[in-house]
Amino acid sequence: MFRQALRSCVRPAGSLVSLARAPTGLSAVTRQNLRPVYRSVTPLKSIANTYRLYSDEAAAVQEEISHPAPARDVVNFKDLTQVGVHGSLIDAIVRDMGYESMTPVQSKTINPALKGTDIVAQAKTGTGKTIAFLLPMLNRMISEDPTLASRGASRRARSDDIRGIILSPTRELAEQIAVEARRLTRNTGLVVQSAVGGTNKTQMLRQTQRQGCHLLVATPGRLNDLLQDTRSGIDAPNLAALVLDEADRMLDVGFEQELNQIIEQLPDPSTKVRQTMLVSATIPDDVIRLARSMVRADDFEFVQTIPENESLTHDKVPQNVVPISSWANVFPTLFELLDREAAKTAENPDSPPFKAIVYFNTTSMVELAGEVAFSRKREGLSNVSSFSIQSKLTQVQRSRAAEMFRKARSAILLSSDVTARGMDFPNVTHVIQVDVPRSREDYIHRLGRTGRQGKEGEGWLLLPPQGVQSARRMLAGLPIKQNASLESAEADIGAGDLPPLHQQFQDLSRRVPRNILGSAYTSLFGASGQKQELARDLYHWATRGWGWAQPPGVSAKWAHQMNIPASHLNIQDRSQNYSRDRGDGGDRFSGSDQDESSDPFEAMGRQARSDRPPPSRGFQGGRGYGRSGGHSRSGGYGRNDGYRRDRNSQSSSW
Ligand SMILES: Nc1ncnc2c1ncn2[C@@H]1O[C@H](COP(=O)(O)OP(=O)(O)OP(=O)(O)O)[C@@H](O)[C@H]1O
Repeated sequence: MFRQALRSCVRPAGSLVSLARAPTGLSAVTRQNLRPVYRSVTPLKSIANTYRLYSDEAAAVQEEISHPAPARDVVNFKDLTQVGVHGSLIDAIVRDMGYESMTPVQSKTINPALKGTDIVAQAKTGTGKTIAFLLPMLNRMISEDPTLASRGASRRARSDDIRGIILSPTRELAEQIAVEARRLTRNTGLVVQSAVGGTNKTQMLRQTQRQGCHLLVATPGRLNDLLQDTRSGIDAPNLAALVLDEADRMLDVGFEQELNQIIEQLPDPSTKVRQTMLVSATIPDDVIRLARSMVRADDFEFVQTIPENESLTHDKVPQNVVPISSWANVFPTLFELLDREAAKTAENPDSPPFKAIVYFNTTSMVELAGEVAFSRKREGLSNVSSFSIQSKLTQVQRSRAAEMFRKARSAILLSSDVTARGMDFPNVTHVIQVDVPRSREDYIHRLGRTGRQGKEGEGWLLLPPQGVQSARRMLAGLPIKQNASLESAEADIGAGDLPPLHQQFQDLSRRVPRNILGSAYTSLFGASGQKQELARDLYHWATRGWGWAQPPGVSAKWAHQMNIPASHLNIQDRSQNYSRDRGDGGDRFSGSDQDESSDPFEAMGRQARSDRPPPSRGFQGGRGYGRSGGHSRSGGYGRNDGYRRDRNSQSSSW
């Protein structure tokens, strides 16, 4: 078993690496709160126990004798009383939320986590990871200070005695986790607060100072800011547990540095033992680097719920790819798909109402799509309401849109990647991704907004020509099938009248402010590796698709910086200030891990499911997509550059 590999590890708990700050000594308050939360003592914990048992060692052993751990993992929430979980937490789940049995990731995580073990957990999207980390974390907080279980504790809560911290990469997810945590703690005295960027810091601080805080759910930037601000009154000297949800996303540029700074400001783990849990549906290699620095090498468990050779996506969710011959066809294809699928569900009384999320790579594209979708509904061209979420909106607008989409029976959400991780919008039937996602992980998480809790759903990837090759490479091995059912995808609008949906887009785009179209146009160049072909195709889109005489003006300096040849651009002396839009994704660190045979994290690396095909595998011949447009487009069509079939034999070539 993997944990056995850890026995040989001699690195003491909490002494890990650069992130930990120098020991400061054990305060009286800290000592008082050091009560072990586990019920069984295994030989594995040899080193960790020296930190963990402290003066309560004898009591812990006594406790173990009087509460022998059950031979098998607990799988029903109500049975958690047997392993010492506080009744009020169990009541909240069983009575208030109505959940009886645990999902696999819950039972595999909750059982070891209740013993205090650090956790790195991988499970597919929508399988209940939130409760998997919340429940043991809250129980640990109560076990360390049983007074928190009584409602009166909320009156004594302070902002400088936070016992649990959850970090989330996005604001929406942090708010969602805080809501879930409040549902779980409603019968206790635990006070939950959230701290996210884009909201009024002073107001948040006032509320937290007034109401106190035991569990803080935060985005890394805002938490770092609060901890560094000596006047914030936010502190966590008795921190019992730290969770990183969507752990792999924390490695994005900016987050990692903030994370390091946050860890430096938390109590030294050698003086106040804390439990750390890292959770995600995707564990790319660089998460092992994060785990190495965050979890106790001698006391952690890697919870893997995805069998080897199984795709990280849900089998019940068919995945379709639609190669599109030009950007000029993208919106008409999207309209065709949305209209067709909405009509299908409306005709079938047995199918759930149509509820779709459409992902774009840049905020400007979401903005454009939002304008167009709004006009479509207003003009009576679609009867489905739409909402937009992207980072140019205020946090209040974003939260309101998320809430309205959450509550809607049938609706379309146009979104950037800010909702791709962790968001639990109920009953999403379709996830549509426009253009190549930034990474395979992003594709998987976006797709994971549908097919949650075993429900059905479907995924669609609309690929403009410049993206086909890189998507084939990025998504190889996933069970994606080419779908040729959308006529607009291959429409030739070189000359003559436009097909109806193309004409509709042109009419609607005339109502869109020119700067929005301009920003969308320039934003597409950000990630593309085929800028010359893209410029040519976007020229066609702007002139034929929008009906403009020329594409939006750009400065020569911008074209030079972006490395785009001037042909097919509308170079103007003075920049019209269409700034480059990077969207919400950002780049990723690609740091590699050391290769040590005695490294306990190496085994985690082997067990983490990346579902990528072996690197040695070459292209084995993809299907060509015949040229249909009268305009030029990128190369790549008809080349033998696609994986023939996936590693798991589930998909046909595309
Ligand atoms: N034991 C359970 N039984 C039934 N439903 C559950 C159970 N646990 C959680 N759920 C519900 O399942 C849904 C998905 O849970 P959750 O959002 O925690 O998934 P997740 O694995 O974190 O997803 P993601 O990978 O997208 O972050 C939520 O609506 C949650 O309330």
